[in-house]
Amino acid sequence: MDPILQAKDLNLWYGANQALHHITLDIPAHEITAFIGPSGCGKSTFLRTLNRMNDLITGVKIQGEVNFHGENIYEPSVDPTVLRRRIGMVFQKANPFPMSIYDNVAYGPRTHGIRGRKELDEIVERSLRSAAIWDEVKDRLKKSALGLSGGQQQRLCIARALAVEPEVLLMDEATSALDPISTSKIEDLAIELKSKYTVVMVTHNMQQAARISDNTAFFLLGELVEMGKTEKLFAYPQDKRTEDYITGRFG
Ligand SMILES: Nc1ncnc2c1ncn2[C@@H]1O[C@H](COP(=O)(O)OP(=O)(O)OP(=O)(O)O)[C@@H](O)[C@H]1O
Repeated sequence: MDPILQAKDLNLWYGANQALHHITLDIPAHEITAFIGPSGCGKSTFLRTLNRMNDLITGVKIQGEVNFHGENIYEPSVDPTVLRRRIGMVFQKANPFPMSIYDNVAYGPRTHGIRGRKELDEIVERSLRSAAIWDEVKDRLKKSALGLSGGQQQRLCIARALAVEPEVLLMDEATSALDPISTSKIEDLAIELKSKYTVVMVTHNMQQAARISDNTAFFLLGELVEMGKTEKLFAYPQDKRTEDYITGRFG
């Protein structure tokens, strides 16, 4: 299958500091790809290049290409708002808007012009079901999202991302602030979502990458050291630095 996203010789600078060096990798569609590596190695920075979230940071310079369905997302003709609708993102800290559960999920569709009550009701229910939180919130849709637990808030944020029907979901350490039960719910959810979406996740947790991802990429000092099928990368790392990292010898 053709990759849905392809980075080609991607370099990124924050001011004078180069944070990404010559990253070339393919993200297969309908699979989970995990980025691992020690703190500060550029995982989140690279994840953000995939839907141009770094555009929002001043002083960032990017060279190279990221192709989405074969087209470079850094071409001037690409509207980053439209791109981010197709490539959604969930952050480390759940960030529900200070409004009702319903309005959180309806927010994106409303900004895209959907106003009909029935249509919005359907989108809200479908998104909350897809994010495996419908049963927990269906009787309190009009209540504030801020009253939910951390794990519920994170699933609500996933529902909000899914409401605009993206093709790719980027997850930046989406479970690192959660307890083991909420983490396991989101891991199960990521596995379910890959039938419809492509999931790319940054994780500090190697066990998590090994448990749920199909592909793993190991980053070090802003470089991609190695990427491969997760089982293979963990069992037979090709690079000594990958082996040292996954066996806990550094990092
Ligand atoms: N907004 C920013 N401005 C300047 N430098 C930044 C910015 N964000 C990240 N960096 C730098 O870029 C490098 C890569 O950071 P990044 O957050 O991408 O790494 P990471 O692997 O995701 O780390 P962590 O696992 O700790 O989140 C680091 O040296 C970091 O200090």
